[in-house]
Amino acid sequence: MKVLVTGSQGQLGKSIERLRKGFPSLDFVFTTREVLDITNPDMLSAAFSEHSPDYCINCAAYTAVDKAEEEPAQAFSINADGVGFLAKCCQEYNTTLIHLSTDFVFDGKSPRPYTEEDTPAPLSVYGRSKWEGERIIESTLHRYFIIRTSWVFSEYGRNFLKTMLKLSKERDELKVVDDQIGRPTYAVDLARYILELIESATPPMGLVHFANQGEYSWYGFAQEIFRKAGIFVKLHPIKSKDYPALAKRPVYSVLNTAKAEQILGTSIPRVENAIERCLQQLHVE
Ligand SMILES: NC(=O)C1=CN([C@@H]2O[C@H](COP(=O)(O)OP(=O)(O)OC[C@H]3O[C@@H](n4cnc5c(N)ncnc54)[C@H](OP(=O)(O)O)[C@@H]3O)[C@@H](O)[C@H]2O)C=CC1
Ligand SMILES: Cc1cn([C@H]2C[C@H](O)[C@@H](COP(=O)(O)OP(=O)(O)O[C@H]3O[C@@H](C)C(=O)[C@@H](O)[C@H]3O)O2)c(=O)[nH]c1=O
Repeated sequence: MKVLVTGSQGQLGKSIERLRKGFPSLDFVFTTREVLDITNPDMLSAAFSEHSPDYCINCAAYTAVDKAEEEPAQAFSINADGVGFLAKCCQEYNTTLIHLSTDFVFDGKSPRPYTEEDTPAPLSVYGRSKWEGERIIESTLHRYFIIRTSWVFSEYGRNFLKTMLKLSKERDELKVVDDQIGRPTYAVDLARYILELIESATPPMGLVHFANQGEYSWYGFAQEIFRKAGIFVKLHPIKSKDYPALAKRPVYSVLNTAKAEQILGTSIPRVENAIERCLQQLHVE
């Protein structure tokens, strides 16, 4: 089974690469932006023609939520137009596309966890660009998974967990927002889920929500990170209005992951356990 991975230097791409040895039946082609820019149709055609992949995992994305407010064209170019070019190649080569999307497609007004049936209403440029990418896939392809995930952390790249560890070395006190609630997701658990989906040859099931078990505010998530890391830092809960940011974020973006668990018949690990495994990889205990 040939699997083409785009954006392989990001958190998810590197997590997939780390797990590859455990999936010997999968023949991976990992590509970086330099060799396969998804906004470049010629590069995409060449890659699909050379590899004829059975699956394409699209880890390429524009993920700078605040910066996207200032450069919406770049965000849409990657998260919507590039995804459209990729979907066309998948259609031509009969490739199953596994694409990633975000909890930020929702406005946060739901009184209960968001299911795949709920209608998006993004608050930010990033959220709108990701929703546009989803809709392009839905209107182009029959064989796809769009996996919406949230609050991704890992030992790789830039993410909230690593930012907290870094800031704790520089400051004695930190202020973190406690009025945004979501489900943190360890990129390695997400990567494993995706590879198990492919290995099990599960028929494409459209939209699926995936996140680790446990609802947190960013403040609560920070508390848990420091508790597990054995780091003492004075944490102050603050409101989003007191943490100025360009992009508006949903106050509640908890994803309901029942469908994901039902598809593979497995249960997704809890956030606390995922933090421990991530800290072990970072050698922080
Ligand atoms: N991070 C998070 O908290 C969340 C992420 N997601 C989604 O999950 C997916 C994976 O996210 P994550 O791994 O964290 O993302 P990262 O930002 O860590 O990685 C994205 C990768 O895509 C690459 N890339 C950007 N533009 C292109 C392009 N035109 N062609 C090819 N590659 C490109 C980037 O390269 P470069 O560094 O050179 O720009 C980077 O290596 C994304 O779809 C994201 O929207 C969903 C919810 C939460
Ligand atoms: C660093 C820091 C952040 N914060 C707040 C700001 C923000 O509301 C929240 C998280 O900040 P970050 O910038 O790490 O993350 P953010 O860009 O909000 O993360 C989002 O990224 C995109 C890609 C997604 O798809 C989302 O699921 C989500 O993970 O924490 C503090 O309150 N104090 C701090 O010291």
